[in-house]
Amino acid sequence: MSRSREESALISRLEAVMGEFSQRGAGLVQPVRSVVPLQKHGGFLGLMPAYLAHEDILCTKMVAFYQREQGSSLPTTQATVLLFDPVSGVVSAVMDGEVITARRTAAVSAISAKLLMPRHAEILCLLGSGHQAVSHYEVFTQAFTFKEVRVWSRSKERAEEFARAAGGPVTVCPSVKEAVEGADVIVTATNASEPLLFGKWVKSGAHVAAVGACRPDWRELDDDLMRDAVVYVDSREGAAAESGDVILSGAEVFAELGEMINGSMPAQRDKTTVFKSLGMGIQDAVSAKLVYDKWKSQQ
Ligand SMILES: NC(=O)C1=CN([C@@H]2O[C@H](COP(=O)(O)OP(=O)(O)OC[C@H]3O[C@@H](n4cnc5c(N)ncnc54)[C@H](O)[C@@H]3O)[C@@H](O)[C@H]2O)C=CC1
Ligand SMILES: O=C([O-])C1=[NH+]CCC1
Repeated sequence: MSRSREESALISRLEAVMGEFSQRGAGLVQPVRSVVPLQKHGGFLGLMPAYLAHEDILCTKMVAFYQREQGSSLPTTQATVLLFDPVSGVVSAVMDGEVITARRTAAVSAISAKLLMPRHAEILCLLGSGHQAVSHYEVFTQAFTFKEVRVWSRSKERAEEFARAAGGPVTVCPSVKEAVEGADVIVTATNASEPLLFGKWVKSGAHVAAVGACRPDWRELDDDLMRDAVVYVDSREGAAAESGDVILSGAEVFAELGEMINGSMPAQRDKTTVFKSLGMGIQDAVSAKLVYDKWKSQQ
């Protein structure tokens, strides 16, 4: 299967499961991520189990994420995914979760952009130049056509490396402000714990896919942006427990991504929108199953 067909298959599986999740039916079990703080080391270990009864997928991901010192060579996010045979409880596969995490997160953001970005979006802006920025670049430029792609990173060298490695032209911007001004779609994929994207810089009607700041006291977006935008989340319970951008701004969550997908809430494409992504076990479960089924078919 070609990369773009794999990406489309992943996107349609994610759309289906997110839509189903937002109906809160009995066929889908996914508690809010439980997180063990590793205060001594500036890190967290998250446990993300999920059971999808219709497809009989039982899965859990364990993800460790850290706020590293600038210049550290250690990865900030590491994950392992376990798939089980739900009949017996036997583990059927242990998978590295890095690629799964990177690609499913970008694919979910692309679903939000498909529904919420301005109709004739021309400029994509990426804040951050790490793993998520790379996967978002790849998925977004495959799924949509932009006239310009911009990147900002707190390390100019890293941003330049990112631009060199990208499969097409990317403009390196010297500041967040210059990167985001006039952008139609903005992806925030940083390890910041203080706001770096300010509403006053964001074009009216733009769509922001906010991927970082996955702790209740971490921020990427300022209060103005959170309060002025229509806010969508992957899970209301997850956002209420884990999103500093939602909790500390006091912003109202308008809808879940899945509610837009299943038609129970509208996509307010003409307004400035934020999709606050935190990541969900069901996303890992359907992604891991796609990988496993492909591997099985090749045995
Ligand atoms: N929503 C979701 O489903 C997921 C979210 N994440 C989150 O996405 C974010 C990015 O993850 P990765 O790309 O894997 O990390 P990474 O370490 O590969 O890249 C992080 C980027 O953030 C930048 N950065 C670090 N501290 C910063 C600061 N204080 N201000 C501005 N920029 C800063 C780095 O220079 C780098 O460009 C993390 O917060 C991670 O926890 C990760 C996986 C899934
Ligand atoms: O969903 C995920 O894997 C993560 N969300 C925040 C850090 C890792």
